[in-house]
Amino acid sequence: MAERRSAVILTAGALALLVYALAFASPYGLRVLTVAGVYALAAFGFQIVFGLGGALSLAQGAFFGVGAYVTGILGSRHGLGFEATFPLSMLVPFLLALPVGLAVLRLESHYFALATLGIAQVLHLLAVNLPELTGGSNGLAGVPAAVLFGWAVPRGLPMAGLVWGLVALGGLIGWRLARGRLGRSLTMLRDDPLAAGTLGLDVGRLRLAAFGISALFAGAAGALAVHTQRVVSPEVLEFPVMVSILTISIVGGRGRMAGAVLGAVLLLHLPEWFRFLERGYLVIYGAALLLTIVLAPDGLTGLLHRLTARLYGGKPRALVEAREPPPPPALPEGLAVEGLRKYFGGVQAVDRVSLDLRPGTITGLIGPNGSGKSTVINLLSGLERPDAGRVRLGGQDVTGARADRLARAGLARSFQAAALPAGAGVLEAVAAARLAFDRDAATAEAHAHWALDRLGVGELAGESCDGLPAALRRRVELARALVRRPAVLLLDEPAAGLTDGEKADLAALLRDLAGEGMAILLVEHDMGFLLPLAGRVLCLDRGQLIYDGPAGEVRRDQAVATAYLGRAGSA
Ligand SMILES: Nc1ncnc2c1ncn2[C@@H]1O[C@H](COP(=O)(O)OP(=O)(O)OP(=O)(O)O)[C@@H](O)[C@H]1O
Repeated sequence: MAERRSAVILTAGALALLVYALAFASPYGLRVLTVAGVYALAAFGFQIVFGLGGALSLAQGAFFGVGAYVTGILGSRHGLGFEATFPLSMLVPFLLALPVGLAVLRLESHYFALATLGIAQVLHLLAVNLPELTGGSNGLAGVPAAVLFGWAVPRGLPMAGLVWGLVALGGLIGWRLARGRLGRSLTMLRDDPLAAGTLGLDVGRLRLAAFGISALFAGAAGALAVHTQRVVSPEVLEFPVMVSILTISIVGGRGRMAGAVLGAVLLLHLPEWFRFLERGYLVIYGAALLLTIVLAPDGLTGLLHRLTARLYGGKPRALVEAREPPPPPALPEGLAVEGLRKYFGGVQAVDRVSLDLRPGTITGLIGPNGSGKSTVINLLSGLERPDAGRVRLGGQDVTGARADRLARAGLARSFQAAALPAGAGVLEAVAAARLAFDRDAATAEAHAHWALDRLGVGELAGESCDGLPAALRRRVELARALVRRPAVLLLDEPAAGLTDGEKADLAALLRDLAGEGMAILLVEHDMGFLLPLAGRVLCLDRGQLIYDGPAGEVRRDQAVATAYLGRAGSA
């Protein structure tokens, strides 16, 4: 339904462009349209790295410039044809993106943006200062037309046709990437990088893939820009190119390929439409952009999407049948840690903690606020690296392993505040947890239905995560953990905010899961919930284990009473 709607809107848009190009556009108008296509192509890549992946790469303009120079140099100096220069214009920025990405992608967002901006500056300096290669500040003139099957594509309608044909192809590829595993994983990463790792996604590899793909698109756009202008100069490496791509993405709608096209067409045509205002046009142009950003924060295509969804109703429940995911990996030895330590500056958050979680058991972890419970879960799930100690999962040493590796090996966790991506649908959020395991989105969704049904919230599949009451959010988060069929499950205060009835349901579910062989660790403050459920309880105080024994005896322990239970009142 939503797809048919988008297809109708896209076809109408494409037809309007075609009619305009064939019947109304002047030679100058065709040129503007061609440049708009070039920018749309560059923006496709940016939609993937920034729109979906959330990495503000300011290198997109630089990759565009590199693609332009590759075509310019090889075309004008070495007489190579389009069939060689076009793929090379994509390949060179891609090959540049890989080492650069490895070096800068681990930086925090604003440092990453600055580092990528630096790349553009360095390349600009090189373009100006290597005149033998690049023609220096004057650039290179006399770049030949693109030659396709022996035909030199002239400017005007043929060049516009070539560019827009490639825009259609690029848009289709980008759209498929965005809707597939890569796009969904990147969105997950953008919305919640911490949770993405714990769901088994290799954050570094994903970011690098997105950065590389963005460079491919930018290089293709750069090559076409040069065939349109027939010259290449350091201007292609200057900041305005990057600002245009960024504006196109934001105005058109982050992460949407249609947004890149709409944004590019508008951005290139707005100055033309307001040109009659002479000098005042810049003010109007700026105001129009500002207004769009304020009134449609998710871009014009986002706005269009919301409006049509409201007119024609929301998402229907997907027609995918629920399907049970493959069983958990057999980890007969469960999870065992020895002498775990973690310091934060001078604070000893976890001090020589040893524990083991056997298959089929529920273990409680209690202790006063700040005693180190969450840090233990973070260490076990790979979000923190221990300063000392050993962690073994299923008999394998996994000390210091990253969260995504542990997740793929059979470990799942929940967070104190249920971490669900804002704006995502429930089914989508749960299916995201299978992205690292299933080959396609439909299988992931079938498994997500199974997990939601198992938690008794199958009817939520078509809902949005936003606005769900706390208890339902917790269930959806639990479905997200369960859908991976973990062998070890770490839950951080899963009963917080639940009613007595909901707690009883949760307890029954956890008993079932343990009965099926899962090893469960429960961090809880609610003793009425925890003690009847857990076989064994561990109590932390200032990072040290002060109790490790049967749940039934913890209330009688003097050290626990002094440190925690004595103060815990009704607990
Ligand atoms: N990232 C961090 N940087 C610095 N100190 C930290 C960090 N994380 C935890 N700590 C400190 O480590 C100690 C243990 O914190 P932790 O959150 O593990 O306790 P907790 O038992 O889970 O508490 P609560 O019951 O309130 O969730 C606290 O003193 C806390 O301030």
